[in-house]
Amino acid sequence: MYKIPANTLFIGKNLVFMPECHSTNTHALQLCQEPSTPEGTLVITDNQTAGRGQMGNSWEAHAGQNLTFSFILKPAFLRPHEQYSLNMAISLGLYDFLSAFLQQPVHIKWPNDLLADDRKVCGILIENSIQGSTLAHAVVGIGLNVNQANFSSPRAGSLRTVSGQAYALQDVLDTLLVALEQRYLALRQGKTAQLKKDYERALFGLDEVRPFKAGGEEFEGTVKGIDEAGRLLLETAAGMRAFALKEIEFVY
Ligand SMILES: O=C(O)CCCC[C@@H]1SC[C@@H]2NC(=O)N[C@@H]21
Repeated sequence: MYKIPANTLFIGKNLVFMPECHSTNTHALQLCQEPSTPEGTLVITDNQTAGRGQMGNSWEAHAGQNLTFSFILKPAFLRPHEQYSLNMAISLGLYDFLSAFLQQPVHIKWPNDLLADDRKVCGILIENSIQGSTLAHAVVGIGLNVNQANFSSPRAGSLRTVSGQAYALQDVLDTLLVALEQRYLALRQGKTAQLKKDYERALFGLDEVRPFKAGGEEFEGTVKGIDEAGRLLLETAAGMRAFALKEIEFVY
């Protein structure tokens, strides 16, 4: 059970709690079909049985130990080609929250994996619906590992594995939603250039030579930022190259 967050303006003010749910993203997408569903509606569960991740992957979270939720935005001020800027704002909200909460370095592994102690502690799945030339709805799905202690992958972790502490999920949710809302409001106010600057500064591998894989080929590159379409910019032996999602893999 969760309470409506006290310190947000609109995110979570309409809260739908389900003890168990297939996927909070799928449920939120259904709610988007109802014109009366307010912006900020938040769907949260203790036990997600068919969580969906990026690129058709699944998302597993131990029941009752982590935060698993989705909220609905109506970013009609964005054009379809600006979708990447919503990803920047949401990733930065999580980055701000994690940096302040954990008091240690956090990175965004392009496009939106949140790493603390070089382990992925949070995944984001944003699903947009386009109407005409604008984004009518965006469902922002977040899986934040909070108190889970064991992971099958050494690259995955939680707030607990990073800090050694356990947390009240409601407190984490309340603080996180405020950080997310602040960055979303900045986007709504048109502060995209500042968001891009902050996002690029937070990127994992920024200005470091690292191995990557693209089209079956492994090569070294240096993360330099993103381009105007949100593609990853890598400085390579062949010059500056831009990669879209699915075209590039970090090898680490
Ligand atoms: O692959 C990723 O990193 C993204 C994972 C996103 C998981 C969250 S959990 C809440 C929401 N509901 C889903 O089915 N997926 C997202």
